[in-house]
Amino acid sequence: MSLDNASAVVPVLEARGISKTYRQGVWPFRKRNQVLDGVDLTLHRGEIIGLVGENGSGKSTLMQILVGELAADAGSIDLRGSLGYCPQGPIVFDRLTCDEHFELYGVAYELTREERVREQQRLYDDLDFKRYADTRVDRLSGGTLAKLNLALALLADPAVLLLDEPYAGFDWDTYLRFWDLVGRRREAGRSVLVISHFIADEQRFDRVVELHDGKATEKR
Ligand SMILES: Nc1ncnc2c1ncn2[C@@H]1O[C@H](COP(=O)(O)OP(=O)(O)OP(=O)(O)O)[C@@H](O)[C@H]1O
Repeated sequence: MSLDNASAVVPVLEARGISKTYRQGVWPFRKRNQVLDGVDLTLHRGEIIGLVGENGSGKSTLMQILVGELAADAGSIDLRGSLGYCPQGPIVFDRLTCDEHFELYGVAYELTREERVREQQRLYDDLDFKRYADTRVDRLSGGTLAKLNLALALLADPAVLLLDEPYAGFDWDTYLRFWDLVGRRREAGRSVLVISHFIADEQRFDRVVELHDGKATEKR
């Protein structure tokens, strides 16, 4: 087996039998909504996977479970390496600037100042938003806020990157920059799981996993 083939089969994230039921109300009016019913998902090194499914099929729920934000009712998750997460709603502080966010996240990720500044400059260039470095987050447009959200998830160069609809609000140029960036991550052996609603994106993924009736199936 060549090195490339060997690395391609190394799982970096393995989720097995993930189940989740949301419960609302109190007896006798209690409602149950089983969203995930034994979902299996494996992400290999250097693989870009699209997670698709109709509205309400459980994509965000699964991603929140994978990052540990939400507890599953059953199942196991095995993660090898670091994890980056870009949620649908950015986790930012209104009064801080973009630069200040990078500084804060750099400390949280335990990067040295040099490492953080190098990555920060690269991400400003890759996503083309350096001119907003000193702008407070509550004064950014929705698209620029989405760029910052994505950049913060990438700052520590995670082995596995989970993105919940990252390009809602991106203009065409940014959308293409996003896919360039994802392509470079694939080449570097990093893995990305992207929740997507765009049929047109499906050929950009190595594999597409569809959630339906609580189960995950491979689309092609
Ligand atoms: N905190 C919650 N409490 C109760 N029910 C919830 C909660 N979060 C999500 N749900 C329900 O779980 C189901 C799956 O929601 P989820 O957001 O995971 O779907 P999705 O596939 O990401 O949807 P979309 O494509 O619309 O973003 C929906 O029926 C939703 O109403």
